[in-house]
Amino acid sequence: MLIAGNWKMNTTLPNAQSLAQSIATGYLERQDTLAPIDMLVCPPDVNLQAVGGELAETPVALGGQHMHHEDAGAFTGEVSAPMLKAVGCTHVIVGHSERRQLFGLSDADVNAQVKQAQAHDLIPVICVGETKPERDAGNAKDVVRTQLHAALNGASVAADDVIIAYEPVWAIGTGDSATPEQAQEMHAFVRSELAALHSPEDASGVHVLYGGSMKPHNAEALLGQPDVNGGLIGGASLTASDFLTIAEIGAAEVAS
Ligand SMILES: O=C(CO)COP(=O)(O)O
Repeated sequence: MLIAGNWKMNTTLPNAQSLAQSIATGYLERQDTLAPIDMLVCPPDVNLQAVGGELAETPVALGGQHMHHEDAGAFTGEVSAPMLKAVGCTHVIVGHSERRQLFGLSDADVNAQVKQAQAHDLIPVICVGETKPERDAGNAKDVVRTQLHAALNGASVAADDVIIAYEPVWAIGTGDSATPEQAQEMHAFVRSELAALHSPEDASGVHVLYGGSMKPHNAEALLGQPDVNGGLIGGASLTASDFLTIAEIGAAEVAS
C-alpha cells in the first residue's frame, strides 16, 4: 500500500514548509498505525529540498512531478533525474495526464522518461488513464493498454522498479471519482497487461495506484479493492489531515 500526494502547481515555499511540517508531525503521532504502509509526497520542484528537510525524521518519501529524459543540457525550464536525485527524490511522476494534455507529452516521451528514471534509480510513477469520450466510446481499456505498452517498452517491470497510477482523466479534480468497481476492473486489467508484457510474478508485486478525486470519504471503498494498492492524491493531499486520514484508511486496509 502506497499513499502518494501530488501537490501539482500548489504551495509557495512557506506553504510547502508548513504543509510538510504538518504531515511530519501527524505522521509521527500515528507512527505505529502508519508503519505498514509507504507514503510519498511530490511537491513543486522549487520546494523539494525544503520539504525533504521537513520530512527527514519520517519515512515519507520525496518525488518529482515530471522530468526531462536527458541528464543535462539546453532544455530551458526542465529538470533532470540527477537533479531530482541530488535533492533526495526516490520517485518521479511520469506521464501525468496534465503533462500529456497541456504540455504535449507523447507516449514516446513518457517511455524515454521511464527509462531515464530507472537508469538513475528513481522509481517512475507512470500515469495512465482515459478521457470521458474515450470511456463513453468503450475505448478505455484500449487507451490504457496503448499508454502502458508504450511507457514500458524496453523498461523494467520488476515490482521495485515501477509504479503504475490509473488516473481516469474525467475523475481528476472533478470530485467525481471512479466507482470502486470501475477502479478494480481497470486495475485488474492493468495487472493482466503487466503479466502479459513480462511475468505474472512481477505483475503481482507492482503497485497499481488509483488517482482521481480520492478523498477521505471514498478512500475506504477504493483502497479496499483487491487490485488497488494505494492512491495518487491531488487536492486532498494539500490538507495534511485529509492526506493522513487517507493514509490511516490505507493502513487499516493492510491490517484487515
Ligand atoms: O491528478 C491527480 C493526482 O495525480 C488526482 O488529483 P485529484 O485528487 O485532485 O483529483
